[in-house]
Amino acid sequence: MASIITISGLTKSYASGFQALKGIDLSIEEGEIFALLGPNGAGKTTLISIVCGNVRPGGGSVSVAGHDIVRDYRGARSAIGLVPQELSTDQFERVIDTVAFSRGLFGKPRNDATIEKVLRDLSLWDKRHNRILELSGGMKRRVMIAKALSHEPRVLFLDEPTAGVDVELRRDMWKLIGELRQTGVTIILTTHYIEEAEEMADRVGVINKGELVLVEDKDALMRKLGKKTLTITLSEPLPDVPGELAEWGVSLEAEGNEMEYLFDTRAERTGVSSLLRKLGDLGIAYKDLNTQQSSLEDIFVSLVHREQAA
Ligand SMILES: Nc1ncnc2c1ncn2[C@@H]1O[C@H](COP(=O)(O)OP(=O)(O)OP(=O)(O)O)[C@@H](O)[C@H]1O
Repeated sequence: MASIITISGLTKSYASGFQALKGIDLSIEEGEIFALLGPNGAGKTTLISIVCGNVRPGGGSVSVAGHDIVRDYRGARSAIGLVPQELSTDQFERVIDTVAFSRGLFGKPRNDATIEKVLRDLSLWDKRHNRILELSGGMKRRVMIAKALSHEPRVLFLDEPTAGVDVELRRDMWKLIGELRQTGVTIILTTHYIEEAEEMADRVGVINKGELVLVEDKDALMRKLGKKTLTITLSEPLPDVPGELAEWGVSLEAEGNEMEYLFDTRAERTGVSSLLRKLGDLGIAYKDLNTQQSSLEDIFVSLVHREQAA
């Protein structure tokens, strides 16, 4: 696949002297959904703002759809749609007008068919004559996306698309973003919600203290770094974990009916077979075994902790 964004050796220090980005190299493939994860203050907004031309880069270079963001700012910017975290639109304006106006800001000629398509894709067509303030929170977010798509960008940035929204709306947004991808637009989203990356992203980047500590295909990441939980359903409940099992660090769940063991799938010895042997030796019978992959959340937490410890 061809890359649509190329970031090389990007650094950024703010006037305070604070180094927010410390040499970022990243290539975004056309058509993918890329999730940028990181704790507060990691540098996500700084990175996005530089790519979108809202913050000046320090060193390094960035090109978007073949346009250098400094030398050919207009070319780069017109390839990008940015959905900011905050709603930033005139509440009294009508949906169709605000979206059509956004297109005009990019110097694109009026195109009613495009605006209609964008509004239909976002299920806003029926609301096109409503004023923004008459819309629900979810619809308002859709309007922000429609504005960002009005000039037919090839890349869509979503900054924390579901920050502070309820679970139902979050699911709605995920579905919508999945549908947008079908239109061929490349999507980059920042999020604090690991679940969001896990649900939607093709690739995940983790940024911490201005450095990209990891960029990986999501599925591979989960396989490679993932841990699994082995749940052993016991034939008889146990009151306590027998001392002989201390080295496995197992725990009892479901009122002593289940034993859980967390193991590293990458380890040469996972400890699973020795644990099962030990259970046999101790005369602890079980009736079922089940393993479950741990989530990206666990991976993320252990990565960031590892970085902090280093
Ligand atoms: N204009 C500025 N001047 C000085 N420091 C800044 C400025 N903007 C951001 N920073 C600092 O740079 C660091 C990265 O901030 P940034 O907003 O990029 O992080 P983030 O990963 O987006 O965080 P969050 O998830 O909280 O939005 C932070 O320590 C922040 O305080």
